[in-house]
Amino acid sequence: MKIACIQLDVAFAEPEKNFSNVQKYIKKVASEGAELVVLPEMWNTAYALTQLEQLADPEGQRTKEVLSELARTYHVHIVGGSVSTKKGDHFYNTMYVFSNEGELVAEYDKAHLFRLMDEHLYLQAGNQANVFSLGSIQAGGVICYDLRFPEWLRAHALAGAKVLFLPAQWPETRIDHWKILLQARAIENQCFVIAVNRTGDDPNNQFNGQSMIIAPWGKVLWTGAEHEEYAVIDVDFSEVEEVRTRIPVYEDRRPSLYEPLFEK
Ligand SMILES: O=C(O)CCC(=O)C(=O)O
Repeated sequence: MKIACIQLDVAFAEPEKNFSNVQKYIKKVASEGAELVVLPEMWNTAYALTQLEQLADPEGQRTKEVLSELARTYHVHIVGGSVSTKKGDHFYNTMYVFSNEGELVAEYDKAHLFRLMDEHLYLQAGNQANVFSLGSIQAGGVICYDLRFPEWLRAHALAGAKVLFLPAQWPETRIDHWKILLQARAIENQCFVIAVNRTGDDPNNQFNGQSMIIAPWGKVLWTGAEHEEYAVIDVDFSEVEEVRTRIPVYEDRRPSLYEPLFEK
């Protein structure tokens, strides 16, 4: 399957600009044969957390309409990164996933809020996992800081995900953690990891991209540049079964040893 990663330089507190950029890029990657498109985290507003009342997407309505229309028009699956939303009285960091027929197949609110960027002061955490199917692919989707919780990603793999999508706004200062953690999650879960970071800067951080597609054996198939760009990369998902047969980690797990420890 041809996967397009769109590594945007997200404009701070400028949803109009960001929506038009996303539309432009999805049209472009579709014309280059992309079958599935992945966007970065909080691409509508960036981390304009103090302006969410004015800027967050009410009930994700606009995002859902735009992504559904793009998915249908260009016949591409869309893992819509995430956007800031207002649902009821609360703000969330929400991922929407659309099939290539424009159908909403998943909605996920970031489960682990990142205190270093004040998310916990403005956003509510989600309480649901995010496993979904796109065509014949079983996938999971988590967001940025969720990456630091291996048990959360393992739970998605155990629930059937053969590929984990991970949109992010991961700052340059910790980009070495990003690369190592992504590769580790692919190897230990024996799945693809497709992670799309942003580039550019906001008032507090610089972001240097380096989005990654990693195969289940740990091989890095693509690393993004440090500037805004996109790539369309061919991925063979059958590699998951090969690796899981070669080293049968899932059969060799001994959950009865570790699960009682999690309950403490
Ligand atoms: O964990 C990190 O170092 C980065 C996390 C982050 O930037 C986020 O969750 O938005």
